[in-house]
Amino acid sequence: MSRPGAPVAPHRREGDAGRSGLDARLVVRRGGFELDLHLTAGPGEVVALLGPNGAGKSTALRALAGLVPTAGGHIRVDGRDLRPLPPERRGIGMVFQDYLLFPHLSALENVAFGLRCQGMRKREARRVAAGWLEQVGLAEYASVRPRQLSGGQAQRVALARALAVEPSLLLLDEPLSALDAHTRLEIRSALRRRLEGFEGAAVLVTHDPLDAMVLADRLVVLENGRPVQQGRPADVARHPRTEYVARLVGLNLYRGRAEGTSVRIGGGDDGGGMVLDTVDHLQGEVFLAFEPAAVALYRSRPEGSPRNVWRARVAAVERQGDRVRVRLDGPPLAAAADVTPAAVAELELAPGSAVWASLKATETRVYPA
Ligand SMILES: Nc1ncnc2c1ncn2[C@@H]1O[C@H](COP(=O)(O)OP(=O)(O)OP(=O)(O)O)[C@@H](O)[C@H]1O
Repeated sequence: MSRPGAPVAPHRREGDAGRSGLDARLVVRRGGFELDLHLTAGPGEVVALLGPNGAGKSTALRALAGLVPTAGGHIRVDGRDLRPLPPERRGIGMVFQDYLLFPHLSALENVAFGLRCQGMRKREARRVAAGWLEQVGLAEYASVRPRQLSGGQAQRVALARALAVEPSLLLLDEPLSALDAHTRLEIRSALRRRLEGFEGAAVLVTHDPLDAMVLADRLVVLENGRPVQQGRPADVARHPRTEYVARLVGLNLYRGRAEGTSVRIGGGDDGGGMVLDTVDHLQGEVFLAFEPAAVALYRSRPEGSPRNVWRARVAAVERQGDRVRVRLDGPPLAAAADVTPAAVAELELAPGSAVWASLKATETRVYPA
């Protein structure tokens, strides 16, 4: 588990001379809530802040933008201290839900606005803005007012507006949340391409693990105002360190104690819980994870090859695409199992049914806690 304040080496891409990216420690107090987050993003790096409701994601973004006062820490972008500066002088590009396009300005004028604020002459600002609208595929919408744009188009104009000022830091708050599923898919890819060409640091807040996985170079998971895990999306997904992250990536996750290839999970002083066979040799405190699809369900105790077997009660049966997710209650083990609709019918699975569950040792992943 990463400590609050633990620095992370910024990841760099070529062509970032003169840029050092974002280095911030954000301390914010709001009523009984406290955010304490060391956040870095190298030039060209996209960092996604992920976390449950109320974890402090928006607070972190707003503190960077200067919209929420910080109680301590620092905010440096390319070596420049932003903390004393008001939002409009921080040189940050923002795509926020409540930071909407100006309704009385055309798409082109919206994009040109920030450039004009930077002192660019009107004709030049319009020329540059037209170039950005073209980049987001909206050249022909230059004279259109925001209310005549679809949600996805408005989102792209907001992105063009944020990028046009060539900010050192780009902040995106749930940039895709207002879009329907189809548009979301399209804009997600478009946004990814745009972000790939962006040389500044970018911080993205999202609820959606898919957005985070597709768009970010690095994930920072926040819970209760503290970072609980960070790393490359694939590493976080493979090795979740909290239940929230495990649920997010759809894995069963337990803490336990390993002795060689046996891991005791659950249970307290009464010696309850269960011992699972694994293949990784480890000693001491560990995490043990497995995919819901690795759990097989039976009406009666399965015979044959060595595997972990336990008795479980079905708590819920949920359809998920072409699979069915079955939630199993403990003791000894609460777990999610993915089965086919045919298996649900054959096993007559319904809340309250008793089943046998099995898991091969080779399907488990064990790593130090
Ligand atoms: N305007 C405010 N005044 C006081 N407290 C606030 C305010 N806005 C948020 N908070 C508190 O700050 C904490 C963090 O909220 P924040 O909105 O940053 O979380 P979040 O991770 O963005 O959540 P969500 O995913 O629901 O948007 C919450 O406990 C919330 O109650």
